[in-house]
Amino acid sequence: MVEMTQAFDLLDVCYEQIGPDMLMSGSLQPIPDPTPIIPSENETLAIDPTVNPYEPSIIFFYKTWDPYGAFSNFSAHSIKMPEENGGNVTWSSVEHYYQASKFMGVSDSGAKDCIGKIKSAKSPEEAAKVGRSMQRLHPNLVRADWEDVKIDVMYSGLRCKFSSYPYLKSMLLATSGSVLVEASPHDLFWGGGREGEGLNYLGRLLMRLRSEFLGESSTSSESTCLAL
Ligand SMILES: Nc1c(N[C@@H]2O[C@H](COP(=O)(O)O)[C@@H](O)[C@H]2O)[nH]c(=O)[nH]c1=O
Repeated sequence: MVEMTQAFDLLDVCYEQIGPDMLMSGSLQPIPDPTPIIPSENETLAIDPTVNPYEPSIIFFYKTWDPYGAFSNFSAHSIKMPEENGGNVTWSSVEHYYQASKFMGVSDSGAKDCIGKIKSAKSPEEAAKVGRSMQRLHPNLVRADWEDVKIDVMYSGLRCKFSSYPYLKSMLLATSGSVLVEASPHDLFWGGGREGEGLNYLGRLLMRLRSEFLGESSTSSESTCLAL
């Protein structure tokens, strides 16, 4: 006859009569290996088809005080950009530069006033407010090709910003493998929108810049950016 203690390899076996039943207790041997078993990607899908092991991580940024807030155009990183006349101008933030660019190359003193007001704006928020209201109130002062060039303008400002501050470049490179999304709930062009319905052009440009930095040799020139 096989006893229960032989079916289970128990240590420290105890027996206790509980009413008509016999309670048998002890420790199972060997002690199980506590190392977790991580299922492979195929096994994961078989266990739970709703889990996508290939899904990339997403890094959201928006306000400057967020963990990745330095990626925002409103971060207080000045940039020095060349001008058409051969000189150069220091802008207090990418936002200052971007908003002022709306009025560049327009031969109207009103456009030059707009640029001056944006340049002296005390904060990126103020620069955005002035730039947006002037664009709305005086569309004739906005350069005619603005919609065609605004992505390139933004990109040149971003390239300058991330080339000028080594720690920003490192921070951007450290996000490799993640999708970057400007979590603006309102801006469906530069931002990702509330439900991911936005085009996320700012995130896309940062990812493009990240790829370019990764593929770049250390000797590459920063043609549209000047040392601060
Ligand atoms: N980060 C951030 C914003 N997002 C920025 O607004 C800019 C778009 O301006 P416009 O083309 O004139 O509508 C662009 O730089 C985008 O990244 N907007 C905000 O009101 N607050 C903010 O904190």
